[in-house]
Amino acid sequence: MTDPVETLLRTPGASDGRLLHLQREDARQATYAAWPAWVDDDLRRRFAGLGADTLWAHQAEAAERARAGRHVVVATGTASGKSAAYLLPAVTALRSASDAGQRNANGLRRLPSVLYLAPTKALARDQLAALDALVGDDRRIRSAAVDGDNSREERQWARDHANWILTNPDLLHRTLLPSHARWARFLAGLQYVVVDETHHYRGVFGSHVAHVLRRLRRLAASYGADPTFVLASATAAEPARSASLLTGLEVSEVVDDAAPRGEVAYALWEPPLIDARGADGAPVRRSATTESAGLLADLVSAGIRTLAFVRSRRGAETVALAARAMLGEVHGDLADRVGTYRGGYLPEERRAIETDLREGRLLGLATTNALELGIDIAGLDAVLTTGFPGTRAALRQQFGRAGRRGGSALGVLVARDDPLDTYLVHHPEALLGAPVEATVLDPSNPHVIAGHLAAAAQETALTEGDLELFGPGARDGVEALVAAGWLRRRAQGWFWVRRDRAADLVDIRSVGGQATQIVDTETGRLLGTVDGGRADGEVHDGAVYVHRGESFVVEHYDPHDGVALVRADEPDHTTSARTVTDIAIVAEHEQTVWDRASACFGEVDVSTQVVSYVRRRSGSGEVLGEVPLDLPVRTLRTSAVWWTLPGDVVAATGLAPELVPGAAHAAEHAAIGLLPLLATCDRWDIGGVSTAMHPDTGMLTVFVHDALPGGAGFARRGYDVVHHWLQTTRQAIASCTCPDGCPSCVQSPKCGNGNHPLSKTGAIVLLDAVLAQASLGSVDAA
Ligand SMILES: Nc1ncnc2c1ncn2[C@@H]1O[C@H](COP(=O)(O)OP(=O)(O)OP(=O)(O)O)[C@@H](O)[C@H]1O
Repeated sequence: MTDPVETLLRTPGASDGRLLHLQREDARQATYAAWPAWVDDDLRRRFAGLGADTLWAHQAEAAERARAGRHVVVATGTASGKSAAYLLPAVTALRSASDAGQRNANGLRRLPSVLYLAPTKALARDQLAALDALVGDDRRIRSAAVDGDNSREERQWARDHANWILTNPDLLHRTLLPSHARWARFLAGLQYVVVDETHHYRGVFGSHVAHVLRRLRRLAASYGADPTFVLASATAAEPARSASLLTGLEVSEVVDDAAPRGEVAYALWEPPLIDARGADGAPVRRSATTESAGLLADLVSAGIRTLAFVRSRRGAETVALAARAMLGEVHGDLADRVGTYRGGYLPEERRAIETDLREGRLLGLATTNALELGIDIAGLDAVLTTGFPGTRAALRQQFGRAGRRGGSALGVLVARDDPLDTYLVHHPEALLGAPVEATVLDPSNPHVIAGHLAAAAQETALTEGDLELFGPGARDGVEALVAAGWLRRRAQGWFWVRRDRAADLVDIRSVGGQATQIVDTETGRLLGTVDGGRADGEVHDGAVYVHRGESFVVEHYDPHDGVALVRADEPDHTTSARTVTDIAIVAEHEQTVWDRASACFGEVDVSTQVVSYVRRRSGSGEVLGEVPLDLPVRTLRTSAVWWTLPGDVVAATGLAPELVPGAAHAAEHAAIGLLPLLATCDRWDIGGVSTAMHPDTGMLTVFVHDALPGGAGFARRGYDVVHHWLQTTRQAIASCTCPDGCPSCVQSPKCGNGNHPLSKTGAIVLLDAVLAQASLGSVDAA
């Protein structure tokens, strides 16, 4: 095999301007640590049998902390052996527990137990297989995956006998916690709670999971257990902070990755311009999938084991097919050594792919992001990422699959023809130089907390002491539930007084609205659901809908019944919906007056209507046409923060009137982009509307609103720090070196108007005008 970097440098693209940046990182030696004294010889031999003869320092450190009862999060690179951090102490605890376990205050025999949580069912099942491989037929470990696929007998066995349960937060929320009395034996012994892949618990979903974990802790405590939490996260900023927010506990972090890594180089690659023309005659680049296929063929023909990440299943198949065709022309025998991987494989199929890659029978694999969870592939020679995967942390994780001992490895980002990707490959410092993002969540969000307080009260009466556990916002939440007549206070605490199941009131994965069901017309199979608020834009008639990497076309969408009938298809185009949005102020709750400008917080009705969709040719992005749609107007009543500027103040800035709408729109986008820094939300949890003259205020107004019905606390946070927020927004726009606006400053990836109109310089002028008023004004909300 030749060196992957040398091979890349010999491709024509390396010298014709496609290779924009190449950055090398030195090899890293492993740092080993002694096995903890409490790990017995048999367990050590079992680890060695799976390839781990010696422990890496971060594994030993995290395992020691967990063993000592300290909550710990391990946030190290892909395949750095994070699972040893919990396997060592948890297996040891179960094996050394004697059958004469102590009894707790409730008279229940306390034999230790372990709860393992993964974000998906498939991953929990994989970890069950990994645990079985480690402990073999040792009957002291009685493990069970508990999920929606269990038979009645399996579930019964798990309740009666299992001491290691692998499940997901959804099942905990809906089943295990509400029927905790049946799981009393298991909960009473809870010694370790393992939360794997914690970087998935972010935004509103993360906030829900945070309360599910608090409910778990409360019930475990009621049975006399005080488990140690061991969390595993992909590399992320401030992992201890996120883990503490997630669990409500003080969590220590282990972040120094001691696993060995070979030398690795990162390349940023931009496909070349081609002869075709896009919308309005704009130049078009070769598609990222075609480019990745070419690179995959080049690398495989040099014997380099390469993984190509592609966003859709169809894209992955295109890359593999094209690479095979290219290889077939020159090295017929290599063509068969390129395969595809997608979600939905059986565990045995996944293991076979892992082995084929490891042993070199397979040299190239094109995959969707489905590979991110549940497949153990590392130590490859090269990774190609086709299109920026959304966060630097996700890119780092994909690149982390490349890295061999004793040789160099390569990670290449191939840009798609869109503004965000283009910006990033031209600004390596923004991508490779910047730290990875933190996993943001906000458990104090009052709209998330209420449903979990209700569920908790039904599980067992809520007490004053519990309010501290649920954290800021809990008291207000309980009071609101009492006022609504759902909870009643008695001597022992607050009780749930309704007849229905409180847990059913909360869908931890939904962002609100009745979910639309997506049904495959050919098989009648329910493929999944889309949140009500997003269905019009994603599954309208004619929409190309990608579900777990598979493409479908929507044949019929019924917005009233919430059903979309789809057919598996692989059209040569993509679709994107166009939306018209309007906003009306329902009530203004608070106002900060800054001389002639003002900032307000209140309730709004956001009306949106999906009016058409645009078809674009896959790859080239060429616009094929716009199709009108007849869909209802949707109204979301929610919280918003807004600021206003009177027309004469705007005119005095000298900004040309035709630029004002674009200036307000650009300021809105930038403000939305910056709020997650201040409000621990996700960009997708909020939305915005801006107008040069709003009928309710009579002035230029920029609104930023929560994307959840009833609000989610983000706009409120924005209002509380509005002055600081606007200053930061202004700085972010002004310090961006792009000439006319880019995704780093004023372009938004989720704009319903395709980022039209936008004026970057205008946005700075408007923000300066507001901030000037604020410096004149007497009251400052910041
Ligand atoms: N100390 C060690 N020495 C050698 N190999 C090890 C060691 N620890 C773990 N491994 C191997 O590394 C691989 C990855 O381990 P593991 O799945 O625990 O990593 P991870 O960090 O949880 O991975 P992911 O990033 O995919 O979540 C496994 O094949 C495992 O056997």
